[in-house]
Amino acid sequence: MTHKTSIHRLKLTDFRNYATAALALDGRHVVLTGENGAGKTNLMEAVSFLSPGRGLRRAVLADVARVGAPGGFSVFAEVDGIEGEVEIGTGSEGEGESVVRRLRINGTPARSVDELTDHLRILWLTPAMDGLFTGSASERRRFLDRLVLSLDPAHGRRASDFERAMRSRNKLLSEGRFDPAWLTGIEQQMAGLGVAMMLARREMLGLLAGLTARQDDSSFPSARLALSGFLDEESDAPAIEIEDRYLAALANGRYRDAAAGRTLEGPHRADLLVRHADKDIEAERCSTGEQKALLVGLVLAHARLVATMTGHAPILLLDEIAAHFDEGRRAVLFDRIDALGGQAFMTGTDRAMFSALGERAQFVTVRDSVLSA
Ligand SMILES: Nc1ncnc2c1ncn2[C@@H]1O[C@H](COP(=O)(O)OP(=O)(O)OP(=O)(O)O)[C@@H](O)[C@H]1O
Repeated sequence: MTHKTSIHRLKLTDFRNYATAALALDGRHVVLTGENGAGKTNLMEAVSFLSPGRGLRRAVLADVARVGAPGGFSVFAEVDGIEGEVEIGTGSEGEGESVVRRLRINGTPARSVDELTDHLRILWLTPAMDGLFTGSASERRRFLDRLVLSLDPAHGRRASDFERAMRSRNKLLSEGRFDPAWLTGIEQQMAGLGVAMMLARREMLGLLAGLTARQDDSSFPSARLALSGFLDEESDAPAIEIEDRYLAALANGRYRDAAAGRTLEGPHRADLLVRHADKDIEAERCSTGEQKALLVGLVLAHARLVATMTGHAPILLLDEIAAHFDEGRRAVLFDRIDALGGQAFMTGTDRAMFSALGERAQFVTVRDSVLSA
């Protein structure tokens, strides 16, 4: 049985175009409609700050505070969360380079933003992700890592520790300091972290494949997912052996990497390969509408996975989700979102696009930075 997590009160201060705004929600899905530039995406971005990271725009904190505001921004929410009712307050403090994120849970400062995942999981799909299949490998990698992170909060720490170790190796090599003991120490760290990252990504793909294989409607086609670009041939070997092989590759690649000015082999070079399962063609060769449907199918499958693994349906932020689809497909989409059992926030310029949701959603109008339910 999946429990619902939902936000029932939201208060923003100096967040983007909002000086102050408050919204009382009744637990249903939330449809935000309003003209272009009204502040719909900003409101969803505020919700996305109730999860670790930089929010759905991957923003620099200093850009989020309202232009002209004297200090930072704040987002306050009352949430019916994984561990019951909780009050979450987050925001920014400081100026210029030294802006930092603050988080309070039930009024007490949190040790780390990762604590947010004890209370709720938030997933999103934005128009900026439309070019995922045709864009760069680094965007797909980031997308995959976010999928992994939602179930394995330690993945972010592993990735940043790997980055740090790799930077120090690159620096030593670029300075011509081929000290074997020093390099081996760093490379051991990289091998442990890099292989753990690869295995966590692979595990996520395995879990998703199990779910999408059982998907039963054709409106949102299944994707077949694979990893490539890092230790591809090492699929069934024990982790320790894979680690040894990567360690040897790093040691053997020192002069090559020094000449290239970067580390040529590692989890930072992996790519997520996506195919339209029924048509058996690469996602990048699908039509725009098919690509959007594949992406929606993927995000919904992931949401289902998070609900199954945690026992709590995640909160979904779906920016301009309805625009690409015809009426029939929209109705199927809303049914599938609803069947997940969580609370979804959706935006659009036209309220009529969401009529198939009927009583399942609360409609909120955004006009001139004012919210009215
Ligand atoms: N830090 C900021 N301070 C003040 N205003 C900002 C800030 N950042 C963005 N804005 C403004 O917020 C407004 C609303 O942006 P938002 O992306 O939420 O619009 P939207 O309703 O989603 O529009 P669309 O339908 O076009 O996607 C924009 O006019 C933007 O210039």
